[in-house]
Amino acid sequence: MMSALASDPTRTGNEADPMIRLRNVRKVYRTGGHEFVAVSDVTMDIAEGDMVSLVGPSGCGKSTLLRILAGLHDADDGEVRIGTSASTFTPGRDVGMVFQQALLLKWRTILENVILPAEILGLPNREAKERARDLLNMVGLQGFENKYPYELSGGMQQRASIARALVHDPKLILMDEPFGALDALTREKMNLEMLRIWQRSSKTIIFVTHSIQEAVFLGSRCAVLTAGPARMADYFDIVLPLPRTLEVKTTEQFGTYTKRIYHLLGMD
Ligand SMILES: Nc1ncnc2c1ncn2[C@@H]1O[C@H](COP(=O)(O)OP(=O)(O)OP(=O)(O)O)[C@@H](O)[C@H]1O
Repeated sequence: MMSALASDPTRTGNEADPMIRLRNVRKVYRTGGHEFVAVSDVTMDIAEGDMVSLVGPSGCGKSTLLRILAGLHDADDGEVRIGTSASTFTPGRDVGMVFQQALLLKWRTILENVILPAEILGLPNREAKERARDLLNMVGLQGFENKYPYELSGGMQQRASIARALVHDPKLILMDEPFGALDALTREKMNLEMLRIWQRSSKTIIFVTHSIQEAVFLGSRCAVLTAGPARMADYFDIVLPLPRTLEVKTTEQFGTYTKRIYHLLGMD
């Protein structure tokens, strides 16, 4: 059990060539003559196929870190390397994003929404549509291809946005509080779906959450960030059986992981 809880931010399973390598990453926002340290010192390696949960209080820099990984922000200091010698990485092509709101275009059908990233990248239309249909099947939305977003529930819209994030076959999926706007029951269902999608697609996924339970239930690794000042407090493997069912939440190991995070966040 001790080894399962061991903390090693540079453990990847492929130590020589992790998919993502962050070293002492720092980000400072400068507005109106003031400086604000949003991310002070983040060091971690992420292996291909990992599902990493980023958990921490509001304002600790989780979204900033995602934006750096998406290539939307530059870090002020430190090293950010994505891709391996065998597999290069282009942010515009290789990132899929899911946000708290599904952000579907209301005048496009679900299928037309899902193929949007492929359209923007100029990928062949017929293949994109085929892939979008397969993905809609995978997220349980077969039969809803020609519906409009308003005809779907919040959970169904979020599933469509997950299909959209996968349509151009990106190497990295970044999710910013993807289930934060859903009711508790739908959120539990989406957690189970997410694990299934992750296992089926074998994608590398990094997701932000405020929920300690969600971070432990979904993550293969978990990074805990704390605020004031923003810093990475811990990064560890979550060794729980796969496929996971809701029952795992009642196990002692699950409790050990959640307690560890509560402790790091000063909540025990
Ligand atoms: N563009 C910006 N300019 C100035 N300050 C910013 C900017 N974006 C974020 N910040 C500040 O940086 C800090 C980190 O923000 P960030 O959105 O990364 O946190 P977060 O952990 O994702 O928060 P939340 O969980 O509430 O979404 C916050 O204090 C925020 O006010």
